[in-house]
Amino acid sequence: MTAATDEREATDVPEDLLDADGARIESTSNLGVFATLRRGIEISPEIARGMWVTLGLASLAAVGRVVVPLAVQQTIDVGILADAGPEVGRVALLASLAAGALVLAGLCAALVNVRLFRSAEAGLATLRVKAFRHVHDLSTLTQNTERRGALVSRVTNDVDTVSLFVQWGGIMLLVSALQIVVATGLMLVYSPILTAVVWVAFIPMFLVIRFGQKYVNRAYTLVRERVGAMLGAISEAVVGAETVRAYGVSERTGRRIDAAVEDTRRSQARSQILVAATFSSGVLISNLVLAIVVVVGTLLGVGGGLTAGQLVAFLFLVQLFTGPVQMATEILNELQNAVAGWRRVIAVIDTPVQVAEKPDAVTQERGPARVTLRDVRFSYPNGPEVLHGVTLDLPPRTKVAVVGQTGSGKTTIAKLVTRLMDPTAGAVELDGVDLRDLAFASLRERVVLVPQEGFLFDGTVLENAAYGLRVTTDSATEPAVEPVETSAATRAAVEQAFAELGLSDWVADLPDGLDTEVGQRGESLSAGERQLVAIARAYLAQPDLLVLDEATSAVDPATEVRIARALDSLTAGRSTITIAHRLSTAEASDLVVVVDEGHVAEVGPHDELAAADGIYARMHASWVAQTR
Ligand SMILES: Nc1ncnc2c1ncn2[C@@H]1O[C@H](COP(=O)(O)OP(=O)(O)OP(=O)(O)O)[C@@H](O)[C@H]1O
Repeated sequence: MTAATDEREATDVPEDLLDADGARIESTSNLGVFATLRRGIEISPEIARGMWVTLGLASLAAVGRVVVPLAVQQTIDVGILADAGPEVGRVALLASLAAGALVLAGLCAALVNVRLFRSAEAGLATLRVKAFRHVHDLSTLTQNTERRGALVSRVTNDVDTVSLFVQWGGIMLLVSALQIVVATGLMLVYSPILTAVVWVAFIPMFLVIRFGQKYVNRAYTLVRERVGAMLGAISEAVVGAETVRAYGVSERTGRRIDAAVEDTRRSQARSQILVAATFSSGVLISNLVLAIVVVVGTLLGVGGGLTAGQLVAFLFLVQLFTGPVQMATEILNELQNAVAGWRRVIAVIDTPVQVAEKPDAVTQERGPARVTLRDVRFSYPNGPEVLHGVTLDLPPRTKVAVVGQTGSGKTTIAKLVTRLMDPTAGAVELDGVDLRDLAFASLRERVVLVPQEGFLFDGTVLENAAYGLRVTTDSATEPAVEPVETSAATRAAVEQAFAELGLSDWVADLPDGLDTEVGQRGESLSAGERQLVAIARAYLAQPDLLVLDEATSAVDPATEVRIARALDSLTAGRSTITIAHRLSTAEASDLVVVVDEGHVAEVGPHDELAAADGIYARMHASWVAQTR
């Protein structure tokens, strides 16, 4: 695989190359709101666990709050304005009752919060884990249909948008509705006319909030975009700092960042002004409603329809009404956000795993590996066929070099042999067993792919090499990422591996030997050194079949010699398929396979093919002319 191919894979695949049959990760699921909530709870059942108890407690809290106006009314009408004069005992009793109800409501509300946080966090953790696991289970082909950054954001940011709603929004929506119903019921008992006045007066408030929130929402979307653009500009400038300096464009880059920061500030300020305006309008209207209630209520009272206690209780009830109306509209907003986030995560989790393990998959004994391709055809999703019936029989313990023009299909063959994807037609077999029938554990134990640029994790040389001593996983595409405890035995095994690969002197020259930190993605090592670590990792895995994508990056002559020596030890006595970018590799192999435009054009030992009058002979002759 060339760097160009690598680049394309690391970013994205053009839209028109993607199919609709599940090989791609959809940007969002097309479930409706209720279906999304149901599927969300199905994926993370913890969210709904104990929900009825929580709901009961939340209802108690709501009812507790409604007891206060009731007690106030009784205190005034029956206690203070009693026919026989104020009754202190009754007032005290009613006041204690109200206080008790408030304490109970407070306790219930606290309990509700704790329960909601617990179940929400448990549910969201499950959602994250399931989404991450599923991303690993998807074939690399499916993964590549989404930008890596965006995929990470799906399991982090998008899960966060769900969290606020799950933590309190959902239950609060129910409780707010309940509070509105109970308050309305009580108001109706006191005065149907005044209740109608309250409802009518609240309509403008509801409309203002809805209207305002539409703008607030838009403003927030803009803020999110601007923040994203700002972070993008900053991270690009940090990652590309060397290029920025080398080309003397610091000032231009600085101006771009300043502009992005200013845009963000402006959008944030605008959104806050809108929030304040909406909120203040809500408060203003609710105060106006209170004033209207006082006026209309007094008039009604004068007419003999309402007692003083009932009027005061009514004012309390109006306030119990305002909060939920304001909150409910906000929660509805959050619900929209949450559903959007949930849909994006669900789309990841519900993407079918194309390279899956069969329930009756077989396990193979270790041993010399024979690879057979039977009339293998392959097309990338929605793309043209790139392998047109490849048939090959690669004997065990043979060093095979696959050569061919760029884009001829060499990497595609390597991905099929390691089952990173399955053929569109035909079969790939390992010792006579179709790879699709083989258990992943067995496959990953027997076959190891060494890519051009082996990925190094942020850690020491020791830890990175020890990934080779993997714990076998049961996942299709999961690389050997389970780190093995770096115990004394591990250290000894890694030391021995480096020694057997002839690399002890190299390790000894590292600043901290095996404990040298490699930096993020191995940045503290040179490209050649990273290859050495990747070779040691593959050596520790001791596979029966090695599939090597030869590195094309130029390294210094001393490292080149080291790599060649280490590769000799790594490949000795095992079946090896190398995607050879250098013809010197083909010269040193037992068998050369020439791939030409998706066909196997020639197969044979180097000497034979070089002497014949074919593609390989021409490639070889021009290489010799250029290099010798
Ligand atoms: N992920 C992909 N999606 C769509 N088409 C692809 C993808 N990867 C490769 N192809 C196409 O498949 C064909 C074979 O590609 P492949 O990477 O196997 O070639 P290669 O011989 O390994 O080339 P190179 O030596 O440049 O790595 C090319 O036409 C390429 O454009």
